[in-house]
Amino acid sequence: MLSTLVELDQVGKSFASTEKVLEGINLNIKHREFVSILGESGCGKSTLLNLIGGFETLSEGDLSIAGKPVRKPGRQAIMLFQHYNLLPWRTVQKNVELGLENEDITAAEKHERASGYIQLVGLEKNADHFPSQLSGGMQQRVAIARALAIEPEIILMDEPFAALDTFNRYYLQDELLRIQRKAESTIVLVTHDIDEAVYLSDRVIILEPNPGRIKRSLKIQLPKPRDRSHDDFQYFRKTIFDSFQFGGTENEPDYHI
Ligand SMILES: Nc1ncnc2c1ncn2[C@@H]1O[C@H](COP(=O)(O)OP(=O)(O)OP(=O)(O)O)[C@@H](O)[C@H]1O
Repeated sequence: MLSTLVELDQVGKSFASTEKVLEGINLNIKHREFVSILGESGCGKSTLLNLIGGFETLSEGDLSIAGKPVRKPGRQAIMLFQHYNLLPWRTVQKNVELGLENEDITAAEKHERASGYIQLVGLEKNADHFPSQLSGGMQQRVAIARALAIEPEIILMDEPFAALDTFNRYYLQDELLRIQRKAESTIVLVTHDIDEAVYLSDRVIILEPNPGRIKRSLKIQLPKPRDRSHDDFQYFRKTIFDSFQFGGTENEPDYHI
């Protein structure tokens, strides 16, 4: 039985300039769980991720990671974006070491730890390359290695593969599952892609808007790696799609929201 890592209890968020963005969010995330958050644009997905990361402050409720209240950004949670935010003048090795700058370890230890994670994401042959010499998918793997090197409790991902073409996206989804298994990471992913959510997640959280609340929490107990063409996979895709209640169209849905 996996233990709870992240606990959100009646979490709410308002910005000075807006109505309530999130209300009454109750969510527990377990160690090594892969949770995706889906919901229409503006329903508060990124805000929820930012709260978990400590980048925004709570307006209501409680939020803790590993039993400690989250009040500011820190090593407990690292955010990965669609834009990789690599420094172009630093090599892969030096970009991964960047996350370790505030750690109280020697230069040799930094190098060693970074090298280990570069190897984990399969880029050991590219350690001396600069970001401009890498494909988008490879750059995202560097960003993943940099996040892993910090050894956070949880990795938060805000549409990390949205800028990639389908082939690279599928490849990186597989890589992410492999890396997650090896590094035993806990991941929360915001995505607009229902297929991606079903492929990767142990649980899918569907938010509804105005204010953002949890509409549905769906466990996906299919073994990984998953077969996108399997009936079980299609069942979950359809269940999620139906919960958005789009309806009213004869067109084949593309399962993006
Ligand atoms: N810093 C902020 N100040 C004021 N309003 C904000 C801020 N951040 C987000 N909002 C508002 O909160 C609401 C939810 O935004 P958020 O980015 O969390 O939604 P989202 O579901 O991630 O949207 P999308 O799918 O389009 O990225 C929006 O109305 C947005 O304008």
